[in-house]
Amino acid sequence: MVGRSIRGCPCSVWKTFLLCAVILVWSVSGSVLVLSKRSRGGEAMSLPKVAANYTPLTPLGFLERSAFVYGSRTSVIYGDVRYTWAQTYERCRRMASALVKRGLSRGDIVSVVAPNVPCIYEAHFGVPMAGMVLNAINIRLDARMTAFFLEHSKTKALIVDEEFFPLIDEALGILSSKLGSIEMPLLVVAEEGQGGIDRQKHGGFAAALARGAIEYESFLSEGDPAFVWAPPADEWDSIALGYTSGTTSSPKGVLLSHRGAYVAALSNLLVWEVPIGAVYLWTLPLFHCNGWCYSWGIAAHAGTNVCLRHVTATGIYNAIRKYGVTHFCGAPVVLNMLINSPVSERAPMSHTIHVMTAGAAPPAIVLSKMEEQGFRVTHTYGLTETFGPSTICAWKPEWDSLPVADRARLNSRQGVRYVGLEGLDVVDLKSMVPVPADGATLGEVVMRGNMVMKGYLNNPKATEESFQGGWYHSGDIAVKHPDGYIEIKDRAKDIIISGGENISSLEVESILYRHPGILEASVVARPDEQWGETPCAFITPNGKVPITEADVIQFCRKELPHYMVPRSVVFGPLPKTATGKIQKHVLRTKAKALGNLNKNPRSRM
Ligand SMILES: Nc1ncnc2c1ncn2[C@@H]1O[C@H](COP(=O)(O)OP(=O)(O)OP(=O)(O)O)[C@@H](O)[C@H]1O
Repeated sequence: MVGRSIRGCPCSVWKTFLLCAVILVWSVSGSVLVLSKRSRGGEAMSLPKVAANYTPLTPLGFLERSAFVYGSRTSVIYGDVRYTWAQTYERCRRMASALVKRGLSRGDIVSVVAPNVPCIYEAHFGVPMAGMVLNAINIRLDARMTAFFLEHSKTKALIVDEEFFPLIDEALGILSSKLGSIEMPLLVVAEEGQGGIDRQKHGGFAAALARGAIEYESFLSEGDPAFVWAPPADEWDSIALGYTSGTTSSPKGVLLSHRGAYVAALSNLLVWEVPIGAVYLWTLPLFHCNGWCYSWGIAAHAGTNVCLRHVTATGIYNAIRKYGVTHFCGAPVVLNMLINSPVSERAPMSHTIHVMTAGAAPPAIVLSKMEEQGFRVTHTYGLTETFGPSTICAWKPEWDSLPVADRARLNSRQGVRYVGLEGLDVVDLKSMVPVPADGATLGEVVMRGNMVMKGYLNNPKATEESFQGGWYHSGDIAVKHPDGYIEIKDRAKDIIISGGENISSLEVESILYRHPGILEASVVARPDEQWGETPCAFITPNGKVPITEADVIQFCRKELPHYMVPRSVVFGPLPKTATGKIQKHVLRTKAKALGNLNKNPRSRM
């Protein structure tokens, strides 16, 4: 029937033709649509970002929320000074507003030179709330280096604690004599106010005012307490600039994004299980990597920031007693200071005190002594370039039942990636192939993801080099254990190569720390005609047990293969960076100055 009607009627032919054409067009356009949807990931993936569902990530909103939800809780304590979260929010908005009123613009760098006191905490919010970039400068640098940072960062405003104004004055003097004349940054000076410094000796406050600085509280009062701040236009905008410690080379200016700071701050709370309302003691300098992003993190959980101008064992134990501190961070040098403090000074541990350590490798013995004292130590590892800690030695419940020394040994490893870091590996230095998880093969630690810096300020070469092959290169040498945990063996520059064998200076140091007469130890390479290099130990005795070079060598011989035993020992204080890291490059220079060591070349074997 159908066939006959088609043959018998030309109209039907046309109809059929048209029908076929429609079907063809429909199916082709359909497939195009399907293809294009597939290439975009389908309907489920193609919905756009709109104002209702997308705002640039920034940690600044943590403060606004805590002021709203926990407005009357204590946010900051410094001596007699106490603020609530509502007050801190207001003070930070005032700061942002005052900076804008003084003519600074979006993207300008505002530097802060202060120990852990309220003004530097407030600057972590106030400066970026004005769309500006915070540069917290290390207070232990000399005037020459400080001048370099001010010039390199093109600082437009400088908030300085009165104790450090003499340093700034000198730094600005260096700049103006170097450059002829300089456009003076806006100077704001914060008064100490708590009797924590000898004002006669420092005289910084009066000198700063005489130089035209405005007093910090007056500066805040210029600002609008209801200033309407806006989140960054783009989460990739910079929130902070931070210079590396300069442990191995000249410091580089690391730029950090709002997005990364948000991810790092929340990751920190998660991995360390920081509860709402934690009492956080500022032992870690806020100028060091923005206090590992706890500056912003503590605001997210409306904790209390206890400020500490001078970090001493007495200061820490007093704060524990007085404020019920629950958490603090510190480099191993701070832990060492605590375990070596007189027993009479120590605070009774009525609750668990959580300590996060990073910045250098904590010797296992230090970890076990901290544990014996009742501290719960979480070991993390990271760099200024990764917003501070970005790996954690994640604790396993099955380790609980192990002897204390085994627990400390496991915990002294640098561990696994943070929840906010997308990639972590140890790779061969040349081929970039991941090393086997055998706990022995050395490679470089590489990282990637949202907790990696934007790059170095005005240093495209260093930025490019550090991001080679799609990974951030840490310059740290490590092994990967069968359980996937990484363990740092040395910095690439610190490894000692003796007779073709790699010696991890950290391994030798961890043995030295077990000696009852040693307070601190650091091991570097000393030139040696026969072996190329041999280990040279620099030691600070603790004064409890007499100790000689022969004792040290003898002690190490019992614990280490002979080629790893220090051939020379030097006693004295160790040079450190502001963050308490031992400056091995200074020790290497000293070891080099000792000359070639080759008294008895075969004796080590
Ligand atoms: N838990 C840790 N164990 C061992 N080393 C650590 C640990 N945490 C940090 N480090 C060391 O600290 C380095 C990062 O330090 P930071 O970013 O403060 O500047 P710096 O590296 O000391 O200075 P510079 O890069 O100028 O030499 C790491 O590369 C690593 O060598």
